[in-house]
Amino acid sequence: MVINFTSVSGTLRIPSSKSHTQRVLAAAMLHRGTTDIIRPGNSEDELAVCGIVRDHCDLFEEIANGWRVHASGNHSFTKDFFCGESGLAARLLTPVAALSQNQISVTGTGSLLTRPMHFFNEVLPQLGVHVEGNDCLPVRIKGPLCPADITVDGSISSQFISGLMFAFAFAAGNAVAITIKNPVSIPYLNLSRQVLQLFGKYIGHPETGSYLFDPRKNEIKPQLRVEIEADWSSAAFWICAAAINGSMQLEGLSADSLQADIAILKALQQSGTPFHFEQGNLIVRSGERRPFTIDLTDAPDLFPVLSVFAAGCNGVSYLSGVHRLKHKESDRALEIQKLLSDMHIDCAAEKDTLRIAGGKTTASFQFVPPADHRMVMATALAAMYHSGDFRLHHNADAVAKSYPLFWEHLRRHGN
Ligand SMILES: O=C(O)C1=C[C@@H](OP(=O)(O)O)[C@@H](O)[C@H](O)C1
Ligand SMILES: C=C(OP(=O)(O)O)C(=O)O
Repeated sequence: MVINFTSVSGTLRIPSSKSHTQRVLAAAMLHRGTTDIIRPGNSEDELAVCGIVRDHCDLFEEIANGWRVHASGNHSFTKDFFCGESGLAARLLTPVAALSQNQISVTGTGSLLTRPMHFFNEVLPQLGVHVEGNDCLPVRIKGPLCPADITVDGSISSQFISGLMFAFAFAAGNAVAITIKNPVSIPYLNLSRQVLQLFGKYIGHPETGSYLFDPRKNEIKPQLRVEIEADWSSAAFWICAAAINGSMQLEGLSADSLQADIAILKALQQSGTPFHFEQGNLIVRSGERRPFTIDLTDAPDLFPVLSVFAAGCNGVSYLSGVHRLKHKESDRALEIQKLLSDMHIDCAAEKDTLRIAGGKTTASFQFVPPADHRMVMATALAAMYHSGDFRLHHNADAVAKSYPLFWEHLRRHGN
């Protein structure tokens, strides 16, 4: 594929959030009642969860602008399930599937087969679940999971905790608490809590790293209509592209979203990039390109595109939280450094911080990203600095994991 653009412009409706769609689908499957899901996303990760929900709800219908899920609230997973390459699908739905007493096998494909899953081996047996597997997928479980007060390590991924939260919220029984040591990606936990609350679940949150579940305080919500938010993670590409050169009007983004990647606005502010919200749209245009310092421990998906933006800023930027990148679809810390070094940018990981001395990007470079959607999009962003045609030899299709229309949107808005 040939990529050739130096600026971006126009008005673009940002695709729906996969983190939001996947959570709402899971809750709709577990909930007793009917849920209309409006504007769900259609990335591979969302379709993976959708396939599992179709297999386990009572009735799944396509409706105008979305999906309708009818479910009886019996939580009985009866079938083995396949998560595609979605980390969230595996880590959210395995504890949920363990609510049933059936033996269920969980598997996936590609990079998901090497991502850590030892949380299940360590934690689920404490809740009465028999687990077979070697710390990675495939894993076989046999419940029923019985919620109990538990303290867990949250340092590898928040997704396991979201899975426990969903399982605890939909189980019957006494009041119980999850206490998390070293939580990371905390906004994703807040998003899980927000979705569960929408479905009537009581979840107290007295302090960071602690969630209380009390089924007696749950509300019954037989009929729900949930509009899926636009995705701040997909928007991040357009925000960085406009900050580098051009201007974009991005539709659908909520200024008070709980999504982690809204944190990109902090980098924009520091970099002297003008942006504002106007009638529900985010308007961004290129500005001073000052270097910035940001902690991405809680918003790791911003690393690839923000690193490429930092490469074009005039000075040294510091992005911390590098340890969060090791277990994604690729080792993103390594891949970002390879990309920037191919661009002749001085970049080094110092302890947990990526130090990027931006400003002098070379006009010609080559880089072959791994089959990792966020690294492919970051490479497309880097192509803005490349003079003439940049050839992407492999892995263009990887964007479908989160953003199937990415190349079509780039053809439309890249100049
Ligand atoms: O819960 C979610 O929707 C996600 C949580 C994050 O993972 P970690 O908690 O592993 O950082 C993020 O990187 C991933 O893309 C989506
Ligand atoms: C890491 C990601 O997703 P997941 O963990 O759900 O596979 C991502 O979208 O960048």
